[in-house]
Amino acid sequence: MNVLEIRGLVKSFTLHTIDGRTVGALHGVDLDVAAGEHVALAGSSGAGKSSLLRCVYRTYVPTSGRVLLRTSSGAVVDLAALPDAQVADLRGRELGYVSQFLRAEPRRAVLDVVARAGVARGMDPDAARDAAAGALRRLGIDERLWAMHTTVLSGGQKQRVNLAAGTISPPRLLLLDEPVSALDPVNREAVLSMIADLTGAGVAVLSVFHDLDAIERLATRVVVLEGGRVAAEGAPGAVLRDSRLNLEVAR
Ligand SMILES: Nc1ncnc2c1ncn2[C@@H]1O[C@H](COP(=O)(O)OP(=O)(O)OP(=O)(O)O)[C@@H](O)[C@H]1O
Repeated sequence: MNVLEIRGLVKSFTLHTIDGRTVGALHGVDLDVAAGEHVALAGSSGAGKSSLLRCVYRTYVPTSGRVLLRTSSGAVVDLAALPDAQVADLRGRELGYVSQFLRAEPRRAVLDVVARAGVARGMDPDAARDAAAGALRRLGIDERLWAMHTTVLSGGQKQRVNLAAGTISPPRLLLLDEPVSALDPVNREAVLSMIADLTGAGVAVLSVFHDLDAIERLATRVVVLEGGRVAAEGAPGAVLRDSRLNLEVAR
């Protein structure tokens, strides 16, 4: 059963500061992600990978097309057309989005940031704190940092706090935009194995990694975007080794 079905997704931007011209990022993308499937987006810089993730999370409002999410209750909602308040509610309950940047209130403690994500997913506050502690421990965030404000963290620590918050309880659909870009090998390994476990537990994952090794290890399918269109898709090994596609995913 598909958790996500994208049909005819178009996203263009009007550049008001540059004579109002329009830039197209996505030109009619169709894409499905099933429960327990990890679909990695590949393609050269500017191909539309991040824009696609942002349209699904609704950071960007799609220009046209449908972004259908089958929620845990079985209902199907079109994220492209949903009012903002309902999108905010779904983000708390069903969607996890982890980018390389931590978006958190600067004066909030690390443990609190992660626990609040759990409460937004419907956990009671005590359970959320326990789950937050477990997630931070698993991702190698030293307990001495838990009471500190997120602003004092290094880039790699922020990235792991972000992951802990995005995955405190398994979301139905996890969106990952370069989640390991700032990590050293040991922490990268911890994050990759956590993502693999989530897929194993039935989470649908749609990701962007600029790291071929991570894609080969984690993805069940690769979708290659070129110029805002799907250029190829298939099993990671076959797609990534196809030199004709001139992939520039490893930069
Ligand atoms: N907020 C925006 N305003 C204007 N144009 C944008 C915006 N976001 C993306 N674009 C344009 O959309 C196109 C696709 O960009 P996008 O960031 O989705 O590509 P990408 O495949 O993720 O690239 P990269 O691998 O370099 O991150 C580019 O031409 C980009 O300039």
